[in-house]
Amino acid sequence: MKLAVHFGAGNIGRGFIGALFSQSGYHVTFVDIAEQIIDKLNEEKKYQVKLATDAQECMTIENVSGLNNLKQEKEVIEAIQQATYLTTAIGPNILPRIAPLIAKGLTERLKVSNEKLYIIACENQISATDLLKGYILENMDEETKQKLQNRVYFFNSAVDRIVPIQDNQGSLDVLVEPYFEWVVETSETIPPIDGMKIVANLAPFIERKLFTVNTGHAVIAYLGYLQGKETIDQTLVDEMIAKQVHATLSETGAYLVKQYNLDPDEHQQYIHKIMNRFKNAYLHDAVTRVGRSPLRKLGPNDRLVRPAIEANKAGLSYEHLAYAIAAALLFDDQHDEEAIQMQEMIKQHGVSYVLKEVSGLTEDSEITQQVVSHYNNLKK
Ligand SMILES: NC(=O)c1ccc[n+]([C@@H]2O[C@H](COP(=O)([O-])OP(=O)(O)OC[C@H]3O[C@@H](n4cnc5c(N)ncnc54)[C@H](O)[C@@H]3O)[C@@H](O)[C@H]2O)c1
Ligand SMILES: O=P(O)(O)OC[C@@H](O)[C@@H](O)[C@H](O)[C@H](O)CO
Repeated sequence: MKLAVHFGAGNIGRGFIGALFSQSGYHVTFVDIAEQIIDKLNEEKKYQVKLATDAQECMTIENVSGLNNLKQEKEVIEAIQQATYLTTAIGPNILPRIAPLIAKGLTERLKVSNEKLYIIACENQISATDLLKGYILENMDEETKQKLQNRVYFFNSAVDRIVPIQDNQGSLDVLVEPYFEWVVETSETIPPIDGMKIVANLAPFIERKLFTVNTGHAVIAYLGYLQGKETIDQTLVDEMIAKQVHATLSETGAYLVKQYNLDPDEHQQYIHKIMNRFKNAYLHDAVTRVGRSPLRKLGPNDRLVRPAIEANKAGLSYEHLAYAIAAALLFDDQHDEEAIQMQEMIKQHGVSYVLKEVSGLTEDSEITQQVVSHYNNLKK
């Protein structure tokens, strides 16, 4: 049986990527630091993926096991030696932390094997696999780097499936929305995985996804949080917020349609479909999950700032994006380390400073000025 090594046995790991590998006939070795999940995977050797629908259809995911990367380094290296695919879904900020171990695994593998290995980071970040590759290379000697060509391949990808935080007393089962899309950029012929879509150019796919699904999600999360709402679907019931989401997606849509020559009607349908996905009440998706890590989400290439910068450059409207950025700056969830850090930065140095340091926006930029004005109004 072929092997997929997947870093991150969390929601997307178990509920999406790991599940597709298992359903495509792979054994999936999950690598994670969460001891309880790893132990359970090894005890139970299977789990259920449940769809967030009326019927709550279930799929049993088998041929799974787990390794703890903090305690089982040798076993992880051995698994990397055997694998056909190595994937991640751990969060973009964690990629540098797992890179040294992946580099060790690749170094050992390349001493003994000519088999091809495909590495794909499944994170909400543009060029996440390129970033991971960079971190891996920083941890690899020159001799090994020379051996990578035609043996280890790095493909960027876009992943789309809403998987909320699971409220199931430590069970491995995962509730997921029925919709999913996994787009991988390559011109190679690679071992088929059911549900994986191959494209030659990922840019329109990842930007359309990140600047529609994730931008819309972020607007709902930050405005919902400010109004004391708990979940995404509950927030969207508010008509003012629903209008704000639509208006923001019209701004990102205008950029996407122009940039990638998309059909405007098809893009409207795409937005409509996504709004319906957000309304799924079975997901109970917390605004704090969707708004998590605001410093990452306010990054220059992320879902709010990048489309605002692109719209500004193209002479398009970005007023609602500026409003959403202002709302993000007010996110102060005390369970979120980045939110705490962001509020401390704002307290010490002000909003413009954060926009400069975190988002790469100069203090005198038009976007900064709009954001600051919205921020001051929202704070009232
Ligand atoms: N949940 C979604 O709806 C969704 C959808 C598409 C993409 N994503 C992306 O997938 C990635 C994972 O998101 P998630 O929602 O599954 O998060 P999650 O928190 O459920 O899962 C992350 C897992 O990574 C593990 N982890 C953390 N640090 C680690 C380390 N140093 N070594 C090994 N494992 C470590 C955690 O223990 C956890 O099990 C993120 O980049 C996210 O943006 C999420
Ligand atoms: O995972 P994040 O923190 O980048 O973003 C939060 C959500 O918007 C995200 O997880 C979506 O649910 C997902 O991207 C849908 O495909």
